[in-house]
Amino acid sequence: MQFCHVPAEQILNIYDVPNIWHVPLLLRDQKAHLAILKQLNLSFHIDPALEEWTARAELCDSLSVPVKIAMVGKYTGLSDSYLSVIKALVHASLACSRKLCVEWVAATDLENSAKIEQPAVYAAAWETLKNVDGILVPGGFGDRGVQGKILAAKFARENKVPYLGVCLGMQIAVIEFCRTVLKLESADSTEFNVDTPHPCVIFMPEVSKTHMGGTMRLGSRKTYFTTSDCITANLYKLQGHQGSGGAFYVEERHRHRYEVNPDIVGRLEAAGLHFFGKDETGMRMEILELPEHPYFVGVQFHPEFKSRPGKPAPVFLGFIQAASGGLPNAHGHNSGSPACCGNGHSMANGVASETVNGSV
Ligand SMILES: NC(=O)CC[C@H](N)C(=O)O
Repeated sequence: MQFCHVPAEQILNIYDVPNIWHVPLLLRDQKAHLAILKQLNLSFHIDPALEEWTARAELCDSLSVPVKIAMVGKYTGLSDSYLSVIKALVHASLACSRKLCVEWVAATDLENSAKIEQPAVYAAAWETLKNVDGILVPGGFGDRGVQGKILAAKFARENKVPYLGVCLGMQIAVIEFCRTVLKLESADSTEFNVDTPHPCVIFMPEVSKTHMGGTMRLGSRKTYFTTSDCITANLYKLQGHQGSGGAFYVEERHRHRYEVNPDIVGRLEAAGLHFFGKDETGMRMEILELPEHPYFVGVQFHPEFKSRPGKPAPVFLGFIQAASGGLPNAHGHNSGSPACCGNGHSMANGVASETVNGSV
């Protein structure tokens, strides 16, 4: 039988499913793989090994304990802007058996200027931030919202709320620490203030200052751990990364023009902010941790780009574990009690919080 010259066995009924992990199962159940093999004249016939996908789809359907994460960014109305970060959070939340609730917080709403101009919006943004289990500051460019991101990092550091700073989010953590702890009140990145007397994040010296095109440090680069016994090293070890004596490195993807000023690293470390991951020269900071904090991690790279279903990015996994009430331990098990974080339907600055595990 044919419909419009399409054989019946090549017509698939693609209906709505509860989460994205069901899609391969839906295709398998309707023998899509056999139709494709036939069309391509391929004769081999191996049953698709979808046990892991089935387990993930079912787990996702059954999740009820939420983990509430604030995304403090610039494009909070455009969640696709941070799609890989959201996916990495989903992968990590599934691994921790938590239902991910993302609370979007527009960084500018946290700033003092919002307090005067839009007091209700300001109050709502802070109310949201104070009621999450973890705070994430993602990558970004340009100075809009930077003050708000610094305030979010300060709140996370001082209140021991799990914090993950990705790329710009790591640089923000450094600026905040310089301003508050080192008392360098005008410390800044030269991306936002070229004339700052305390440039704690600087343009990478080997990159041309006059050419904007092709000046980014991009792609896969090695990060060497300075110790194999810190939170992030232990998280990578859980995924089979090994090494010691200066040979313990991981490869992650990059996309930045600025870096932590190596001249200020000594003062930061003396005050308790440690850089446990550096590039091969030892001069470029890649991973920061605050050992006195349950989980305060910044990475210059973008771990979200290598996160996969069933293989969450280690620093995202640690972040969600910490936000779920348990610190990562040597076996990667969550030892704490589940975090309680409301009903997942609250509004943040007019943007409804989203429950996003596996959503398309
Ligand atoms: N991807 C990013 O977050 C970039 C951070 C910062 N704007 C830099 O260029 O270094």
